[in-house]
Amino acid sequence: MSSPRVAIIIYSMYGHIAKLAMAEKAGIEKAGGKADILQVPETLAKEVLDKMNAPAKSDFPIATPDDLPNYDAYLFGVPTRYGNFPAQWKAFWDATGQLWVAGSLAGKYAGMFVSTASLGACPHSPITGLSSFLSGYAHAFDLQNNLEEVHGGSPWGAGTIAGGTGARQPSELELECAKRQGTAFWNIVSKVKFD
Ligand SMILES: Cc1cc2nc3c(=O)[nH]c(=O)nc-3n(C[C@H](O)[C@H](O)[C@H](O)COP(=O)(O)O)c2cc1C
Repeated sequence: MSSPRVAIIIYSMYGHIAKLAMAEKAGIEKAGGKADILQVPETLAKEVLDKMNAPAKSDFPIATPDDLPNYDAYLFGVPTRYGNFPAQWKAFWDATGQLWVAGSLAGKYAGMFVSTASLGACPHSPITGLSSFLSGYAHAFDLQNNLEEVHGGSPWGAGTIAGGTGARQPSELELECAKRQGTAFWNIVSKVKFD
């Protein structure tokens, strides 16, 4: 089995995430793996960055959407902005439409590390980031976008709508979504080596 190709993809304005990224890479190497560190493009003008007292950027290569399919797994380093992703990070994801529509990143592995000013934002930040990592559409885009009939389910996974009395039963469409989720789930977990 070949070694997984890992990318550590970051945005860092003041360098905290960049430092964590190097520690993440060192940890991967200590465990026998390899990883590339890439950074998403800056979107703020230099004069804005100067006013924000941002130091010069680290010289990690700039990530493009085309880089993503070349890796099997990603660690995303994201500093908090108002409890959420920075716009730089969102701009990067919003440029990945071709990958999204083709489901090119489905089945990849992802982890996240964060930097926040305050203690409370630490767990909140990965949670708000989760929606960008969903790949449910890759397997059931046609079903979930069916507007001809009412149905449950979303990119987070299959779902059914039971109705207020519970009288409604899962529809054929909802059962097919669940079946496809089961197949996709098995295709991933069956590759994992369990002790
Ligand atoms: C516009 C802006 C909004 C921010 N919002 C939050 C926030 O809601 N919660 C928080 O804990 N830190 C917040 N921060 C602090 C950043 O998370 C902090 O600067 C960042 O983690 C440092 O990481 P870096 O050095 O890699 O850029 C904010 C910073 C900026 C510039």
